[in-house]
Amino acid sequence: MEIIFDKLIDSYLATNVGIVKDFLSQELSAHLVDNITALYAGEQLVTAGTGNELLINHNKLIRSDKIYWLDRIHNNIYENVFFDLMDSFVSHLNRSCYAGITGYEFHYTLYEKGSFYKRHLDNFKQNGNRAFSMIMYLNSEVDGGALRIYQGNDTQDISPNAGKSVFFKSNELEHEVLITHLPRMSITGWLKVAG
Ligand SMILES: O=C(O)CCC(=O)C(=O)O
Ligand SMILES: [Fe+2]
Repeated sequence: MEIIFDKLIDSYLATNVGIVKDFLSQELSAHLVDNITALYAGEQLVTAGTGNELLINHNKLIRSDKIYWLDRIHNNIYENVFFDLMDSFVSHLNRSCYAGITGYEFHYTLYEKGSFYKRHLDNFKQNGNRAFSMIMYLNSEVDGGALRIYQGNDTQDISPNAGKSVFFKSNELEHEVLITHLPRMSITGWLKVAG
């Protein structure tokens, strides 16, 4: 895995957007899709907010995805394989880049057909300790739903294919999720620094 971790970190250092294929195996991606599918069927996924929950800003004009937070307490074998992988990635990142990551949070994300997330920045005032954003895509079939990243006048569209991971600084890069024409599944999360 160290080679894949380094690929992700090197592409981040070179372009501000780390991208690597095969961060998750196709097998693990498929099991995580099964988990999301079961949670969806059991109506466990909740409408995502947009930062300031005090305003109960469930604004469907900004984002229309559904989420469920991962937790080791669920004792789900595949969720725990994912957390083990993240633990090794975080120690690798801290060792090789002195990143000072002390925690993380991840949720499953489902964008139903026709869903999107308008241009935004991940690090908002209530979440000042989100240092890096990281997304793991799970779809074996993709139609739309690209992650569009804005850097200056440039835009970059990243197709959300199973196994791929994207990694960028949470307070730097604005991005959006373009409308998806198929259900789009992922794990989305943040690596956090203390404070
Ligand atoms: O799924 C993606 O490609 C990006 C998701 C995102 O921007 C977010 O949840 O903040
Ligand atoms: Fe985001």
